[in-house]
Amino acid sequence: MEAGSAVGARSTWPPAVLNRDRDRDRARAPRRVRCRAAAAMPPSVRTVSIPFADLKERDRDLSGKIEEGLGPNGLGIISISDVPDFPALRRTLLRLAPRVANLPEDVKKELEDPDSRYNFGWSHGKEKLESGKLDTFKGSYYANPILDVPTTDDVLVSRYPSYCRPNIWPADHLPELEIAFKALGKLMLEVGLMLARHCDLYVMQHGVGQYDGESLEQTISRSRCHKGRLLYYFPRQFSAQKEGGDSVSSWCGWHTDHGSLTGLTCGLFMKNSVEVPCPDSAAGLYIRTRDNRVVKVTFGEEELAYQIGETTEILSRSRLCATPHCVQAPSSENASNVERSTFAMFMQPDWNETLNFPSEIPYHQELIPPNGALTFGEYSERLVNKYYEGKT
Ligand SMILES: O=C(O)CCC(=O)C(=O)O
Ligand SMILES: [Fe+2]
Repeated sequence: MEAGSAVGARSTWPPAVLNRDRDRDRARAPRRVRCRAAAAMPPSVRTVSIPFADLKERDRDLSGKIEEGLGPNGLGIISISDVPDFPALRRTLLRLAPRVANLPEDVKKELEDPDSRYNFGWSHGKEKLESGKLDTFKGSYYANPILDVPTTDDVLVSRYPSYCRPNIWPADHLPELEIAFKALGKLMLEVGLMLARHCDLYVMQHGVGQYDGESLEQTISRSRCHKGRLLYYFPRQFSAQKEGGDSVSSWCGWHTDHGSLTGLTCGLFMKNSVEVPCPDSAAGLYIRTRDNRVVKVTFGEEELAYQIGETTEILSRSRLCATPHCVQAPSSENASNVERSTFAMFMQPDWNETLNFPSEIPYHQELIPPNGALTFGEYSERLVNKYYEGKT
């Protein structure tokens, strides 16, 4: 898919079935766009960044930065600098991604969980791309870094398998994965809660009354269904599919995260097991802006980024906005054998959380009952039906 063209119709993340591409008019261009010299180079934008020392002050006024990064004219992503312990935890986990992907096939098979629609454990080639073909470009390892067993209630487990089934860990083959995954996931939740507090302050300052019941901070802290995703992007020449190789979404298709808030690390590139700098300045994360342009978004490898999910956009009455995004693979000559690893922490409401939807919402209006109240679990089920079975 070409940069700037309409996004397609499919999605990638959790539940894998729930992200949805959207193409929407946006009001204004993001600030601080730096145009690169060569015409082929995409415009590149740095995320708005908040130092951790400021973020952890609960009552500090960060509304200017929240608005610039996450408000109606922002990119829907913000980064936090100087988070203690983050760089080491990131590197330790991301280096394990190729090791998971290179486990013997029979071991990886045992780490799959079809009953959760591959939303726990190893998942490769199970999601569909914009083209409708199965995604073989990346592999994912999914787990809840906070709770190994979110519930023991069998009714809930069969009703919401993508949230409620237990974690799977490669205890015999890669025991360090569980430790590193949980450590980074917990840190990303803690810092995410701090950011959520400032998002709540901003939304309330901007006139959304009765917001307490839908406080992002409280919703996230009550939830039992957060999900970590360790992503491994295969070197492109090893992918079964060659088509779409040069498009902006050549590594990860266009989608908008569905939940509340997504923590994201800067991708780590490796070649023959050695960490390398990104081999192609065009490779990496792209976002569709409010005014319908596609820009490359960058943040430092020591920074922890957060993206707004669609559920937060709806509940905040669009004071906070989610944006469609995708990942481009490197395409230059020296990019052969280059692989990319990253980690996303999807924070979302509990399956049991009642969401009070506004009477007017930008998407999925048809799923909401007349009184506007629905649990997140029920809402997710309706989304799955909408996308997969055409039912509402
Ligand atoms: O790989 C990345 O940088 C982004 C991944 C992503 O957007 C997702 O998993 O939802
Ligand atoms: Fe995403």
